[in-house]
Amino acid sequence: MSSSLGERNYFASYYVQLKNSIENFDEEVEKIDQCKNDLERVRFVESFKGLTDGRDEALQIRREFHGKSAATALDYKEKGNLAFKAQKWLEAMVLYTKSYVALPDDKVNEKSIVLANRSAALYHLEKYDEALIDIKRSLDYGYPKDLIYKLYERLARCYMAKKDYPNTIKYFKLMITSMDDAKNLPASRKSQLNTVAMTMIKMLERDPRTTKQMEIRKKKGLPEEVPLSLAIADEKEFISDAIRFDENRSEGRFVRAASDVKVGEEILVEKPFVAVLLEKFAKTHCENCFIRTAIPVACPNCADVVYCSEKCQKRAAKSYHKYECGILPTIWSSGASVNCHMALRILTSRSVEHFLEVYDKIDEKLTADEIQKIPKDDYRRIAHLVRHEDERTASNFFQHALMARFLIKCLKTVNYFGEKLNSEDILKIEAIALRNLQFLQFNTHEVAELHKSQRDGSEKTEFIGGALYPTLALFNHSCDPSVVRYYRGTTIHINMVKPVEAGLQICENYGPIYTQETRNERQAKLKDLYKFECCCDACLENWPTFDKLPTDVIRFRCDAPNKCNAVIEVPPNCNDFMVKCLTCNESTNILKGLKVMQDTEMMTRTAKRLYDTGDYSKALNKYVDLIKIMSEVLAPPFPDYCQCQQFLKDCFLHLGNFYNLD
Ligand SMILES: C[S@@+](CC[C@H](N)C(=O)[O-])C[C@H]1O[C@@H](n2cnc3c(N)ncnc32)[C@H](O)[C@@H]1O
Repeated sequence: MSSSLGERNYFASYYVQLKNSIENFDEEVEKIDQCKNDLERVRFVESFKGLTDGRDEALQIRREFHGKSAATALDYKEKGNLAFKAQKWLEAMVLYTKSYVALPDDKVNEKSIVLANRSAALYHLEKYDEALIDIKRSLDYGYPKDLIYKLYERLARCYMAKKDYPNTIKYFKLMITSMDDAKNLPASRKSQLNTVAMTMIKMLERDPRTTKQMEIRKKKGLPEEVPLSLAIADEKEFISDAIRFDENRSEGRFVRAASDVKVGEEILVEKPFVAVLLEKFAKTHCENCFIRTAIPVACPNCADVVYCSEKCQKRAAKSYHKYECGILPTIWSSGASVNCHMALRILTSRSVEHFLEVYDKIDEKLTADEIQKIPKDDYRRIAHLVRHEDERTASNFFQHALMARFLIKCLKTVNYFGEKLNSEDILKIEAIALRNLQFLQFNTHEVAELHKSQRDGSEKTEFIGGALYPTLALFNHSCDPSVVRYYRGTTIHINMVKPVEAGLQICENYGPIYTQETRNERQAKLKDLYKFECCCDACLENWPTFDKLPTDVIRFRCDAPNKCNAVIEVPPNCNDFMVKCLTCNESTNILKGLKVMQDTEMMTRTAKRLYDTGDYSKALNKYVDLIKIMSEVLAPPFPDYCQCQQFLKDCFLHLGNFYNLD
C-alpha cells in the first residue's frame, strides 16, 4: 500500500489523525470498556463514529508488489556480468540473485541463464555445493542446448574440487558429446576443450581413488549423485519425561522437574505454531524456515521474500504466502510490529473454516496437560495463552482492535474471504485477530542467529524474526533461569544450564537477568511488560549483579544429613574445616568444597581453551562437568559459577543458527 498517508510507519500517524479528527475522542474510546469480549470490541471499533462516516479514507489499502519486472531483472543481470568480468565474484553473485528474484515467473529461459551465471560466480567463490545446485536448477529450466557444454564443464570442475572423481569423469564425457550442439563454438576452441577433457578423463580413470569411490558406491548401493540440498533436515520435536506441568493461582501454568534434571540436558525441541521473519532479512533468509542462504529460490509472485529450497517455497505457497504476496510490504510499511504480522500469519496459515469451527469451542480454563493433547495444528493449542485482559485499559483495547481491523482489511484486499463469507463470520475472524494480538504480546519468542567475527573474536546475537511456541509459552520466568534457548532454523531447543531437583520449577528467562540488572530494574520491567511480580531466589534474596558479587566469601552448601542445604558463607582464609550451619546448627566439612574449587580452576582453563579454539562441543561438555561439580558443594551466586553458565550458554548458541561475519 501505501495508505493515502503515503509514508513509512503510517499506522501511528493514521491513529493520531483519527484521534484529532474526533471530538471527545478519549471519552468515545472509553466506551469500549463496556464490551464483554473481543467480538464486541471489534464490533465497537467497526461502528466507531470516526471510522464509519467516510473519514476513514486515510486507510485505503492497496496490494503492492515489489520488483517483479523483466526490465529490472535484465538491468541487474547486466550489472552482474560487469562485476563478473571484473572478477568481483561476491558482488556478481548478489546481483544475479537480485536479477533472478525480480524475474516474472514465466521468464523461464532468463531464469535458466541467470542461475547459470550465478553458478559461475559461486564456483569462483569456491561454493561448490551451491554452484552444483544452481547448475541443476538452470538445466531444469532448459538452458540453451548450444551452450550446455559450458554447464557440464562447470559440473565436472565442481565435482573435481569436491574430489568426487566418478562424477568428474561423467560430466567431462557429457561435455565432450554436448559440444556437437555448440554450433557457434569455433573448431579450435572445441578441440582445445576436447583435449583438456580427454586428458582429465584418462588421468582420473587411472587414479585408484576413482576405482575405490566407485566400489564403495556399488557396495553401499549409493546413487551416482547424491541429491544436494541446503535446506536443514527436518527436526524431530521432543518433550522430556523429566518435566511436568503444574499451576497455581499466583503463577498460572508453569513447568516443574518430574525427576532430577541434569545440567546440559535437552528438555524441549519445538517447532513454532507460527513464525515471521523480520523484513530486514527477507532477501537473505528463507521466509519459511529462516535459514540463511546464498542461493535463494524466488517466490513466484513477488520479489519481497525468498526461500532456501523448493520444498520451503511450496510449503509457504500452500498456506500463508499465497495470501501475503503484496500485503507483506503493506504491513511492514505501516510500522506494525512483528507481533502484528504474526497475528495475521496465524490467520493465513490455517483455513478460515478451521477458525470458524473452533470459534465457539475455545476453553479459557484449559490446564497445560489438556493443552498438550490438542492437535498441533489446532488453533485451540494457542488460543488460551495468557492475555491479561483484566489489566488492559480502554485505549489499549481500542488500539489493538484498530490494528485487528487493519489486518482484516489487508486480507479483504487480497480477497482472502472470497464471496461466500458473511460479514458476521468475518467479524469473528477479526475477533480472533484481536485475541492473537493480545496473547502474542506475552508469549512470543525472538528467533536468533549468532553472528561471529573470527577476525576479532566478537560474538553477537541478532534477532531475525518472531515465533510462537505453544509448549514453551507455558514456561514461567526466573531472573536466574534454569535453561538456555537456541534455534535451528525456526525450531527451538531448550537445554538446562543448571541441575534442578525433582519437584522444583524449571524456568526460562524473559529478558531481565540478575547478573546484569538490579532487582528494582528487573521487577519494574517484568511488571510493565509481563504483569507479574517476580519471586525467584535472585529477587527474594536480592542477589547482587555480576560486577558486585562478593569475592571475599565462599558459599558452601550445608551437607548435614537433615538435607538442610542452607548456604554457609566462609571467608577464603578460614582455618577451620568443620563449619557450623547457622540454619540447622549442624557442622559441615568444607574440605571437599575447597578441593572442588582447586579442581575446577584447572578444568575452567581447559574449557576456556577449547572454547577459544572453536571446539564448542568439547567445551560444552567441560562446562557441564564444571557446573555439576560446583553445584554439589557450592551455592550460587558466585562469579565462577556465573561465568561457567555464560560459557555453557554460548556453547549451546554455537549449535544453532550461525553466521560468520568474515
Ligand atoms: C509466557 S506466559 C507463561 C505461562 C503462564 N503462566 C500461563 O499460565 O500460561 C507469561 C505469563 O506468565 C506469568 N508469569 C511468568 N513468570 C512468572 C513468575 N515468575 N511469577 C508469576 N507469574 C509469572 C505472567 O502472567 C506472564 O505474563
